[in-house]
Amino acid sequence: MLRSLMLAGSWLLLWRLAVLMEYAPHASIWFPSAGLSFAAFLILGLRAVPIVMLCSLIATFWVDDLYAMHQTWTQLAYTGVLFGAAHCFSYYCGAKLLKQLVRRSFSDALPKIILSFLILGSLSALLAALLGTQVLAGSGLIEQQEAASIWLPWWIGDMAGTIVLTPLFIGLLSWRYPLIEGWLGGLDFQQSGQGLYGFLVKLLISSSLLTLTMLLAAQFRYSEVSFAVFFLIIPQMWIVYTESAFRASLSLAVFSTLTAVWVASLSLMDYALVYQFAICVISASAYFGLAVPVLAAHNAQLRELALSDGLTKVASRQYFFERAEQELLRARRYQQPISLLVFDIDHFKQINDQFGHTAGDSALVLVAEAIGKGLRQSDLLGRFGGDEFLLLLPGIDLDKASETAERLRQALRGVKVADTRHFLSGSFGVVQIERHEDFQDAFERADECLLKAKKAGRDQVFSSRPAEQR
Ligand SMILES: Nc1nc2c(ncn2[C@@H]2O[C@H](COP(=O)(O)OP(=O)(O)OP(=O)(O)O)[C@@H](O)[C@H]2O)c(=O)[nH]1
Repeated sequence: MLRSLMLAGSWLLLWRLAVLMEYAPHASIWFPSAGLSFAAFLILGLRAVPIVMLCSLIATFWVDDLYAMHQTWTQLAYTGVLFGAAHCFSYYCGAKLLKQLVRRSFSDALPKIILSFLILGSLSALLAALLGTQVLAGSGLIEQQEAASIWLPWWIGDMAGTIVLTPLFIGLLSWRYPLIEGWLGGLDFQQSGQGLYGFLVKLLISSSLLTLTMLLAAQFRYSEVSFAVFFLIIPQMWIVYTESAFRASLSLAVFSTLTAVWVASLSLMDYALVYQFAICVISASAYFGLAVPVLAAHNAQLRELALSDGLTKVASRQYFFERAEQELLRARRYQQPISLLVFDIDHFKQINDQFGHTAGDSALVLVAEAIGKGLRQSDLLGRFGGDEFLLLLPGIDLDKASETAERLRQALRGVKVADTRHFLSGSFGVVQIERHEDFQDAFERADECLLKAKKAGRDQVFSSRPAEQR
């Protein structure tokens, strides 16, 4: 009940603020209540209808009072219900469609979600403006001719309110209504508590620059000067790329409110359309900008998945082979030796059979950790698959590589299967990659050595000299 009252109170407060900033009857620079209705339908669905209907009814009575129209109570109640129905229908339909689209998308489809939001938000505002003006004309509150002239500024005002403010209201409502589902498409609208001072400084810089451009427009009164407001996309994008989604939408709200306040107080009504378009274009670009950090994080995650083995976190087989080719070229260019180790845990099947696959998995992780500890920065450890690992040693010749393999074989003997008394051992095949040998051939040679080590009783190192040294 308290939440509904707060929602209704905010809707009416924002509506009154918009009326204060009207540049023509029924045409405000931006109409924040439209953004609140859209956000409320997105989050609460049909449950928001009674609240928005009540607000529309009160607003109709208020309009009569503000414009001194002196309609009867029954006439106003009738108009209010029709106006409310038109408003609810327009924004509910848009919100319902958007929600369905968002639910069907994945988080990497964020630009598509933002585009859908911009299109559906604008279309809902258009429908609300067309139906709203017809309701007012039909009930005699305005002339039919007036309806034909005000639907466009009404639409742009509603559109600015919707596309600029809906994300902020989603953020605020999802804080008040925490049980909403996670359908925000990867965007985190929760309020961030970090670096508030830095954010306030950015907000101050952006607001000061806006104030400066508005004062210049008021001073010179050329339409060319009013277009300078479009440059303010730069501080807004700075905030979008460096702050949370919630703060970015808060900054857009401050930007649009301040623009509306300056237009009204500096009597810049002649350029109202320029400012309305600036608000819409800057907000639309900023919301697309919000997708960039989300996409970058998603790409980093995919890259991580492709480069490393999911279980042991060492290089994946594909990445190991790619890097090995590059290292081979580098070693040849600088005439440096390069060696390859292939090793496999002994009787790993028994570990799985005896202690279970989870114990087997954790043994693989322990092996990767134990081997990884004794390596240099330039060495590359990878998992070929199953219990077989690969180790590339740039700058290392066969003798040193065999010594390393021996050291690692002993390190492996100290690894115990978790919660058991079973110690591991491994067999190693070592080769130095020959000058004219390709990586695949070197790998097969190393694998043959490993096989020999297994046949010779396991827990051993077998190596193969380059042909030219034999
Ligand atoms: N727990 C676990 N087991 C795996 C994984 N990948 C493969 N395995 C199992 O590892 C075992 C590998 O066995 P092999 O290498 O063929 O044979 P082994 O028992 O190690 O015997 P040798 O290599 O001859 O000493 C198989 O039983 C596979 O099912 C994994 O990711 N996790």
